[in-house]
Amino acid sequence: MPEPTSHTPEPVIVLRDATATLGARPVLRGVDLTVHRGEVVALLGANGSGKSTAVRSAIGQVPLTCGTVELFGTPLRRFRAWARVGYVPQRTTAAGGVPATIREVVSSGRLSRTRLGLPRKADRAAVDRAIELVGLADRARDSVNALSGGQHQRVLIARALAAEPELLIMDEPMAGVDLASQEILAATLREQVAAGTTVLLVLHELGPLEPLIDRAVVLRDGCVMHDGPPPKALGQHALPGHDHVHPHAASEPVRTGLLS
Ligand SMILES: Nc1ncnc2c1ncn2[C@@H]1O[C@H](COP(=O)(O)OP(=O)(O)OP(=O)(O)O)[C@@H](O)[C@H]1O
Repeated sequence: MPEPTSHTPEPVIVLRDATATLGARPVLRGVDLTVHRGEVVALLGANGSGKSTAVRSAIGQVPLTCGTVELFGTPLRRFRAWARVGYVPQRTTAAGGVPATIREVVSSGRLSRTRLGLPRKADRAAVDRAIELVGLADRARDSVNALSGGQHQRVLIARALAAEPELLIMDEPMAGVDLASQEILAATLREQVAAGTTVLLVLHELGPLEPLIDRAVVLRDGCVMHDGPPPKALGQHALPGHDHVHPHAASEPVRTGLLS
């Protein structure tokens, strides 16, 4: 685990002028996004604004037509330290119909750290800990096909955590997740953040994760329209009667015009 630092931390993700086209459609149009070590950054925006594409381009799943990506200070084309990165994709199931147990799926997330493919004691302990963190220790031997959507999501997060990543990228981790699972996920994330993990989250609304978010980047039509304190129009601040002042917020509320 990385150690929290008091001085300006180094950048873990840097997207510069990221431009991507899917089909004939420009989806990212010159996105600049930096996430520093230890930061928790929420990537927000309306449907189709390019959030998933931005995080997928950060890990090389979507090629850029222009611009650059660096992870941990290394240009993406030379980056090989994938064990340092945990990625939870959007809306997938843990098994895809394969009759695997929770433990088997979570163990697959440890492969990037397993020497010669043979799990050692430390690898087994990391897998156990990841399963425990998401509250599924008593179900470890169950088939993932028997899980609810929220439990699937917890398995996918445990799979990402099994490698003990320094950077966690999650695409809408709360989407379609029941309240009990949401609370477990928020607690899991809180623990990771306290240990110094850097987090980039795609979110539709801040919801229960709001207290953890240091900074919000809002996309609209593939462009960054806000980079700073979480917009007041999103998350719990949007609720009627909510008069809490966000600790990171500037004296003036941020007016993004989005979802407000
Ligand atoms: N494989 C693809 N081929 C063509 N267009 C695509 C493809 N994937 C995404 N798009 C389009 O790119 C745009 C951005 O998609 P993206 O998934 O990045 O948005 P998003 O902000 O994550 O949206 P959502 O909140 O709905 O998940 C959308 O208009 C989408 O329809």
